[in-house]
Amino acid sequence: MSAAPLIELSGVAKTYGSGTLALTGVDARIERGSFLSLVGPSGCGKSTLLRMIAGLIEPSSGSISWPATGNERPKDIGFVFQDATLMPWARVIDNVYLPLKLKGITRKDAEPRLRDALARVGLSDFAQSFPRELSGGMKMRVSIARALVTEPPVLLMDEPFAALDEFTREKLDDDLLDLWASQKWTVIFVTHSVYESVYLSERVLVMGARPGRILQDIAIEGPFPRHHDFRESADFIGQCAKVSAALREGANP
Ligand SMILES: Nc1ncnc2c1ncn2[C@@H]1O[C@H](COP(=O)(O)OP(=O)(O)OP(=O)(O)O)[C@@H](O)[C@H]1O
Repeated sequence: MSAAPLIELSGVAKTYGSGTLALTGVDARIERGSFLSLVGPSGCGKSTLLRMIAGLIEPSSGSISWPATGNERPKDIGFVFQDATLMPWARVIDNVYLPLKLKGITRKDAEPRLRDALARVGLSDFAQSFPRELSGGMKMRVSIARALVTEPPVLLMDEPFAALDEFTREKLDDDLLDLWASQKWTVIFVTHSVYESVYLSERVLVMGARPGRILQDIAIEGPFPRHHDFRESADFIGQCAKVSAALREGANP
């Protein structure tokens, strides 16, 4: 028998107060330590699903359970948004300190963890910089450092690299895969890029619109660590075509 999944979604639906039915009938099992992407047309409920997994909003019906942890949602869930959402008046290291500060940990006690988080995203030399002094990719690295400083077992990422140029995005994708391998996170990654979803993931859930639901659950073949040669392989292109076809099918059922 397979191990209990970390997260189990059963018949999850969400209707907002405005009456919008954002999602319906979502079932999925997400294994501990896996890397899963969600792709789907704008408005199909990807962010809604992430926010429900994070516990920020509740499903209107159905359930989200955590079978592998005695049904306890982990206290620390990392969340990274498309916008780095840094405090402009605070130095990089103080931005990364925020989640620990909110937990009541003193700056002095937090210092080694802050240094470690910055080192893991390659920003040790920029601890004293202000966000305005950083490029878009560096700001996103700060945002990732802030998400990982509490050592969350689960990292939810909502189109984190969408605003970046392709070169920076590919570099951050590679860095994210390295971090995933070393941190043993469970990652749920929302993206509009079929290429990015296939490159990063073990599984891609393809969603359809109106109301949002999961149309296909596609396993991505390809050994880790993945590098640039995977991006150029026929195998990669073939799997991107499969995800694209599933998206098209959802748009024109
Ligand atoms: N707080 C809210 N109140 C009312 N409706 C909302 C709210 N948040 C989202 N919605 C609606 O729910 C649906 C799903 O939105 P959601 O942001 O989850 O989609 P998405 O797939 O993440 O979209 P995108 O790819 O454009 O970011 C949309 O119709 C949206 O307008």
